[in-house]
Amino acid sequence: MDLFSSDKTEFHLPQAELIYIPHFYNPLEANKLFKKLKETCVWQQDTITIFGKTHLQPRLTALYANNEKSYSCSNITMLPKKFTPDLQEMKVAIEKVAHTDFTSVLLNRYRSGSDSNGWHADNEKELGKKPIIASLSFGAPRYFHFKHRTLKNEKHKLLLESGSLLIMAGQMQEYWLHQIPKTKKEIGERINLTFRKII
Ligand SMILES: O=C(O)CCC(=O)C(=O)O
Ligand SMILES: [Fe+2]
Repeated sequence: MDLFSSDKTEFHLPQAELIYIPHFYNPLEANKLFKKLKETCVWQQDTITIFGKTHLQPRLTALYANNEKSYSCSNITMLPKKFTPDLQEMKVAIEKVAHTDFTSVLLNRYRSGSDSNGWHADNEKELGKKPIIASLSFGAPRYFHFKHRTLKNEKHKLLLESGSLLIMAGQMQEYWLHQIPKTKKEIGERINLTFRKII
């Protein structure tokens, strides 16, 4: 890795560990991976039921894993496909900087500024206590909002650029919520990958 790609910011937050590496992949690599993922992943759009009303999820998703365990989040149960060689290569590279191993990757594809991901924490039981989640972004930059559940002054945002890696660790999923809000800006597509250990 060159000096440029090892640039990183560690955020000092109460009850969370958050590290941002803006250039985990350089723009050329990021662009190539974005196109490949968009074309080769098996994308689905699930329906969600909120207060008895059924809606299409405001984004496309895909799940890959090295086991057969299903994963349930936002009332949707997803069955994984086997890791592709590209996803496996990214997983190995990220495991080295995150100092952990992952079993699964959940992909979210935001087709435009009107696709989004509402306030939530990745606190499903099968992720265990203090999960380490590594979030890789490609394509249009989008704001990642995060706020503490009880400390009302702790509300922040971070622009996730193409090729960047964000590592969430410590008690972040217990004490904080995060979201990708909609934007009215005319922006292109974005693909995000969250590497997780599902046990
Ligand atoms: O798209 C992102 O950056 C976040 C995705 C996310 O929070 C999730 O999949 O749980
Ligand atoms: Fe999340």
